[in-house]
This record gives sequence, C-alpha cells and structure tokens, in this order.
Amino acid sequence: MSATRRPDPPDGSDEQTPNGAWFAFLESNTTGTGREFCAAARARGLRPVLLTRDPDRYPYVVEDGIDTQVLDSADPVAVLDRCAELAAGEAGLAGIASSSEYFVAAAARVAAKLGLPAADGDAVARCRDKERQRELLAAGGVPVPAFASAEMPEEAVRAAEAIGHPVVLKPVSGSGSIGVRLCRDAAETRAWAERLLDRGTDERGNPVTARLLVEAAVRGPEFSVETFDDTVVTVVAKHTGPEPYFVETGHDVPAPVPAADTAALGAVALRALAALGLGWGAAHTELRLTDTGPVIIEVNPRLAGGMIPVAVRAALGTDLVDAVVARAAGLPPRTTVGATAPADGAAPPAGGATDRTDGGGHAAIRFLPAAREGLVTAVDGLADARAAGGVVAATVATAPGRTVGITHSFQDRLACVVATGADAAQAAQRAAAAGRLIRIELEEPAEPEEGVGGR
Ligand SMILES: Nc1ncnc2c1ncn2[C@@H]1O[C@H](COP(=O)(O)OP(=O)(O)OP(=O)(O)O)[C@@H](O)[C@H]1O
Repeated sequence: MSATRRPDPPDGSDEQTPNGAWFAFLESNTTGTGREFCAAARARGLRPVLLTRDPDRYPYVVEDGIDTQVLDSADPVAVLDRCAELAAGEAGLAGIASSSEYFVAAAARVAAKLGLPAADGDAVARCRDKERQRELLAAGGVPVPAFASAEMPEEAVRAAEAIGHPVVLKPVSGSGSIGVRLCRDAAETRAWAERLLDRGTDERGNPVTARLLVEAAVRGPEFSVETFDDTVVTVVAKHTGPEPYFVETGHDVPAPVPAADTAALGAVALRALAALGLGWGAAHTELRLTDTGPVIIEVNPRLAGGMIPVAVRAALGTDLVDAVVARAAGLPPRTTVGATAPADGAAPPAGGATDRTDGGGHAAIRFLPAAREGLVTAVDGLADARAAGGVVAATVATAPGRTVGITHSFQDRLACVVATGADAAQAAQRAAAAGRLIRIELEEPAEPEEGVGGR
C-alpha cells in the first residue's frame, strides 16, 4: 500500500476520521465545495483521502486533517492503480469522485473500472470539450449560440465575421471563465485569439489544446439550472461583472423569476443533459434567457461550484454535496433531492419534498472582486461578516503576504458571503451588507517615478 500522508489533527481537536471505508477524491477545487466533499464523506462515516499531485494547493487539507496520497493525478493508470490498492486494503474503497471540473471524467472512468457507482465517463469527457458539447446539443435540437472553432487568429476573425460581432471567444476546454471574453470587432477578436492560442498550459499547468471557440454573444439574463439525475433541484440567477469579461459576482437561489421562466429554463437544461448522455448525479447547466427562450451557455457535468451548493442547502434544505458523495458511494440520499422552492409563489417544476432550514427559502451569494492588483497587507472583518444577520457562510480566498492579480476570472474573487432571507431582495441585501464588512487592504501602489508617463 502506498504511503498515506495524514496531517496531525487540528490543535485541541480529537481524532476526527471515522474507521469506515476510504472515499477517494481525485484532486479538488481550490475554493468552494472541495472541502465540503470531504466533510460530507466523513459525515457518512467514510474516510476521505485526497489523491493529488500537490497537497499544498489545498489549505483545507491541513486545517481539516484530511489524508492525502501524492501521485500524478493526470495519469489514469497511476490513479487506477492507487484506487485499486485502496479497494484491496482492509478498509476498502466506497467511492471515487472529484469536485474539480478537470478531473470529473477521470474519476468517473476509474470508478467504473473498479465496479463503483459512476456517471458515464466518456459522456462526461465529451461534454467537457465545449465544441463537442455544442455539436451534440445542436444535433439534439437544443438551443445553442452559433459557434465555430479556430486554430489560427485569422480563422477566428473569419468565423466571427461570419457569425457577426459581437462574439464570445473562449478556450475549448476550461472553467471559471478563464480566457472568456466578449470581442466587439475584428481587432479585438484577432488580439484575443492570438492571446488564447499562445497559451501553452492551463492554470493548473496542464498542456492545452491550441483551439478556441468563437460564439455568437447571447443577450439576456443568465441562470443556472442545478439538477440531480433527471430532476431539476433549483434554478439560480447569476450575476456577472462588467463586460467584456464575465466574472461571476453573485447568485440568487432560487432565481426570483416567474414560474414560467423557471419551468422553461429547467426543461431546456434537462433536454441538454439527455442530448449529452448525462443525467447521472449532479449537473450544473448555465443558460441565458433570450427573447425567444432559453439558450444553453454551458453544461457542466458536475455539481456547481462557487458556493452554490451551500446556498441551495441554506435556502432549500437540499444537501447536494451529501447527495453527490452518497451517490458515488452507492448510499441512499438523506433527503429527497429534486425539489425547488417556489419562485413567486409558483409550483416547483419537479416533484419531491423540500426540507427547508431556517433560511426562509431564499439565499444569495455575493463575491468581493479585487479592485486592483497588489500585495495583501491585511484582511479584517471576517468574524463581523459571519456574525451579520442571515449570514450562513463567509470566506476569504486570500491572506496577508499574497499578491492579488486581475485575471478576469474566478481568481479575481477575494471573498464570498452567503446569506439567507425571506425573499431574494432581503437575502441579497444581507449578503452585500456582510460583504462590506470584509476589508482586504492592499499595499499602496508605488508612486510613478518622476518623468515616467509624464508629459
Ligand atoms: N456565447 C455566449 N454569449 C453570452 N455570454 C457568454 C457566452 N459564452 C460565455 N458567456 C459568458 O461567459 C461566462 C463563462 O463562459 P463559459 O461558461 O463558457 O466558461 P467557463 O470557463 O466554463 O466558465 P464557468 O466555469 O464559470 O462556467 C458564462 O457564464 C457567460 O456569462
């Protein structure tokens, strides 16, 4: 058996890991649900173990005393061998999953090879190639933006002109809005295409395909539909920062829209999953609601990140993180997954019982974006934010001594607050108010040297 690295339990705490079977997580997301996945496995009496190339990427591993095994997580044979070792050991292996977009297909394939419950790994992999996903959706009659792929900047410009500016350019495979940009004319398209096609690696250092997607810019408010199997759990409104980028700045759970919109969005998301051969466990489908109905922006074959599961639990009482872990371990769900709180008093679009917490049925997520680049000198007010009315979670994704950069992606979000309320407006107001209590101070920018930049 390979060496399992077990950090000391946090100071003053007892040994927390129960003596159940292993549950392997293949890498993790760095913010959001990764930590919750491990906690959910423990709550089920399982022993989470993180299979990772670099445990130091995830501060929660030490803070929560999570076991780790270091391996080349991009090597399917290495992952399979390690999971087979865990399965053959005395404790056994109950399941394999990943909270990271980049590893969901690999986790599913290894789980299937070991006879553990899993989604169709090939369908997941196809879905993660955005061009392939668009092709399958279009073939299935599901509304998608006009699109074309390009491997050369001139090809991207020709495609954009054929589609008609403005267009959205994005890597064929990616997440967190990295590299996604609105391009309003040929010059912007050429410049952004050159930049994307020059990238040798993604933000995890893995080589990337030198291919990008050019899409018609779809207009209309954005939503995500959170599903489990073939059931709509809830429809979420999504807020993004200023164009030409699309950094997520907040979410409202459930989306405060008429029931007819909720139903239309849910129906198109389910058609998309069917067209992609998905619909096992959790999925997170992003759509824009146009004048002519919902259009798919992206189907993600995994649980939503970005604290959406925390907000769903707070608003509706549905624990999607537990549901994902339970499904992958072949355990029954704790509560019925598959209901949504009525929006505007309307009936939920799918059957099932809600088990609301004290959230009053609504929750809002608000992110604090970095205002500028610089070295973080102080972080204050987190305790105040956590104690503020209606707040169920407040997190900071930076620390003194770290440098803040502006990347126009999820990495620009420095802090996050989730708050509940009696309605969407109250939840949003509470989350925003608590967010203002968090102060992240940056070193003053150096004074420009005399003469530099002057007239
Ligand atoms: N064709 C489009 N029309 C309008 N907006 C778009 C389009 N494509 C992408 N966007 C915007 O950019 C955001 C990110 O795009 P996309 O989901 O394709 O990238 P991603 O890297 O997978 O991001 P995420 O992980 O946040 O979903 C979308 O949520 C949406 O706001």
